[in-house]
Amino acid sequence: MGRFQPFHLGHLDLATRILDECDEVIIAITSSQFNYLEKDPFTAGERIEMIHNSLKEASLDLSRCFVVSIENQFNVATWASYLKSALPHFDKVFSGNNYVSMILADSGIEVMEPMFLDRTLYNATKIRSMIVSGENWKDSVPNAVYELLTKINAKNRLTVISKSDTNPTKH
Ligand SMILES: Nc1ncnc2c1ncn2[C@@H]1O[C@H](COP(=O)(O)OP(=O)(O)OP(=O)(O)O)[C@@H](O)[C@H]1O
Ligand SMILES: NC(=O)c1ccc[n+]([C@@H]2O[C@H](COP(=O)(O)O)[C@@H](O)[C@H]2O)c1
Repeated sequence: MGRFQPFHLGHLDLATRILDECDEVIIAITSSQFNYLEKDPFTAGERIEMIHNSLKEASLDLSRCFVVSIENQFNVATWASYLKSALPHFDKVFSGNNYVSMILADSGIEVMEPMFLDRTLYNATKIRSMIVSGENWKDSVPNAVYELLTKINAKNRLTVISKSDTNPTKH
């Protein structure tokens, strides 16, 4: 699970490795209600499209993959039980986020720490900043993500968000 803002090659590598050892993978897009914000620029629909197209392009078996979106919950302590009702049945969660691991483990959910593919290269914060600065970010994401982000003019969106006075993350 994660925000996937945007989905990058580290995420694709993790999904591929999970499918190697598990029957199915559920890719849960968290913070799905957030968009047009600095840390969350893309809509849930755009993220579903990025992920679906990337899995298809990588020839992963789509009949073993779910892509679902999850809105954040006001009550953090009951988030884990909400996940159980909102997601198809799952046996364990892969997350590299200590806060998430603590909340889920406290509710009895097994959490696995993923093996990170070169995090200095493959991390969404860095990719968002490279899109704005005009550095080469094409090689950090699946081609399907590059095409979608180019089509929706992600560079303009991220640039306008970063300069906007109405950006709530600036207040
Ligand atoms: N390079 C990577 N290799 C493997 N897994 C990764 C990598 N980067 C992130 N993940 C995992 O993917 C999931 C979703 O991560 P997330 O969307 O927060 O990515 P991120 O690149 O860390 O994003 P951001 O920089 O915006 O916080 C998390 O469980 C995280 O541990
Ligand atoms: N109460 C909640 O809805 C709740 C609690 C903990 C984490 N989350 C979300 O889980 C995600 C975890 O972040 P990473 O993308 O770093 O794995 C974030 O989107 C975060 O907002 C939501």
